[in-house]
Amino acid sequence: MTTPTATATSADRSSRSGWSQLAALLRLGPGLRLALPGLLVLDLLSYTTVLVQPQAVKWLLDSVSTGADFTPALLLLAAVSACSTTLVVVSSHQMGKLGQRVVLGARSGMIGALLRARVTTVLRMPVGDVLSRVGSDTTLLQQTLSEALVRGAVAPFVLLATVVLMALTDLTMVLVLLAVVVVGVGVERLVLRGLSRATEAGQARVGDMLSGLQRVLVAFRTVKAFGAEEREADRVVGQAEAAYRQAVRAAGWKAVIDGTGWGLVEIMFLASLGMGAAKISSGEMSVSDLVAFMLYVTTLRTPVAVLTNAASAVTTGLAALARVEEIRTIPAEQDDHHPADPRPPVPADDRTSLGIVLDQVWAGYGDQPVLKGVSLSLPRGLTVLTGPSGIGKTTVLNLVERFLEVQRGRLLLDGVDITALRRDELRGRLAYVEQDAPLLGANIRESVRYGAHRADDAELIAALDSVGLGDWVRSLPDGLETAIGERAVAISGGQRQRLAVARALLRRADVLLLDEATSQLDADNEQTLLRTLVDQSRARTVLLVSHRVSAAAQADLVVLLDENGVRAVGRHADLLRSDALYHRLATTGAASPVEGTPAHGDWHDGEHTDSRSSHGS
Ligand SMILES: Nc1ncnc2c1ncn2[C@@H]1O[C@H](COP(=O)(O)OP(=O)(O)OP(=O)(O)O)[C@@H](O)[C@H]1O
Repeated sequence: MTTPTATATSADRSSRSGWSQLAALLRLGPGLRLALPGLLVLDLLSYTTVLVQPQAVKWLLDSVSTGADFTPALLLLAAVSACSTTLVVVSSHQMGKLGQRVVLGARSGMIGALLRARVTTVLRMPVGDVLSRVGSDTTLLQQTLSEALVRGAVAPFVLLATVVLMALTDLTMVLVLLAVVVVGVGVERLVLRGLSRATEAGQARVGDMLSGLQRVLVAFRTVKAFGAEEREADRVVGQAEAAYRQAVRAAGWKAVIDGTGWGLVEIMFLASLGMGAAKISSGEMSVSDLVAFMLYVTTLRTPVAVLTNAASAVTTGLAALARVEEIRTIPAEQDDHHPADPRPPVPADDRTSLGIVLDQVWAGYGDQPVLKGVSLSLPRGLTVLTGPSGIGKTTVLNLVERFLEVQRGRLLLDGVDITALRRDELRGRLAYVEQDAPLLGANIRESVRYGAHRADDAELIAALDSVGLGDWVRSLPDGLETAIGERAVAISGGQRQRLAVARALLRRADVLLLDEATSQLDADNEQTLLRTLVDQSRARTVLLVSHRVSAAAQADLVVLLDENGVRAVGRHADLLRSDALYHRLATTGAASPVEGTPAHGDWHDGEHTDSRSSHGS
């Protein structure tokens, strides 16, 4: 994502590849390339009618001065006015519609790219900045399209036609005016670069501010609990002020550009009037010719203003487009997949044990390896994966889900290398409960059915019963319809965790992956959930990442990871006897529900902490 240092670079890039970016803009709206020529013609027509006006006025004045009937000239003027008004209304509406198509095209492209991108890519992005790009940068594109692509494309023709018509009246006056225009355009080019930088920096600061605000809103309780309201408010307001400063800088550059355009026309008006008056007094020009000429100068105001605005709109739009394109062009997951392992999948009759196998797996984030040649067999049944914090337990789940790619080695699911499976096929066979157990959906029914849309209410209730939430849901006045709030604030952490597990169970997947899924449960609820997992594990592979002894005690297999990889594999009771570290970790806890083992102890960084105070539900 764009950093302050990257901003200038990006601005340079946008000005260098302006045309290709404009072409990218044209690809954004649905049917834009087809609609654009029609709009150009409409805009050209509306200008053309305006160009007829000075000639009609001259005709009228000449008719008056020669005593002829001026009604036809007046009627022509009325017709021209009616035509131009209608054309302005129609083209303005069409332009607005087309602009909105660009916004829609950009937004859908970005939303699609974000959702198809790799997990590791998207999780690194500051959320507020992404929202700012989707919400506000896209609206700047609309202006670029109408100001630059349509009006800006038509304006040079109008300018040329006006100048030709003026030249037919008086060539010397036109040449003087053109010299004024050349100076003005030169000044404008100088300030456009400043506008571009200020605009892009301003949009980036808005992104920072939204990211800062989002961070505070997500951790709102923590902010309050630490009495950090003022500090956080100052920080976010500071970011808002930084955005304001950049916006003011941009407004300054824009004012210079607007002023140059406006001043240019004023100078042209005064120069024409002065030269015209001199020519009339010397008899070189008639009054009606000067009036027509002055009307053309007035007409020139519009294309000159359009070109001035177009220049700043293109600059602003390209800065926004660069930020939009950064998101729209994020590679999709399937574009960056590792080629399938050249080694053939294990033949079906060799699949002595179904489940997950890590074969000499190397994996990590960036250049930092986390798993270094780990080999591990996770057969059908309940396996608890444990070990110190930050050792790579979640990384194993990330690899199974292919949120992260295996760098070396192989990961097999039921004997087949997972890279040989399509991602949707692979994920269709997995059910996953991530560490924070986020819920999606407005009410309980929507949230639990998220991964199994065809499940009926009876199946839903059965899944809720199996995680110990059935009675609670039945006791609610609105039952499954009960709203849980956008961030599931209306329920406890433990309820949220169990709803997430129920959602995973409903998928009836081959493999259940659970990351600390019991961390917020009290002893009774944890036992209910563990019984369900044991039950589930008879027909599938259940891999539970957990620091809890109570979970390990129920597992068919416990895998202990340490900094060297897999430290020990076995049943809980055997590991207690055979592995000194495991024994130490397990026996420093409180009394155990299982004979000879402690209960509800959490292992964190090699230490055991009593978790009976964890939030129950
Ligand atoms: N997206 C990421 N980008 C960079 N590094 C990461 C990323 N996710 C995890 N890591 C690093 O990889 C290592 C392993 O992390 P992982 O989440 O797998 O640990 P864990 O054993 O599940 O820890 P915990 O028990 O605290 O959840 C850690 O050092 C962590 O900082």
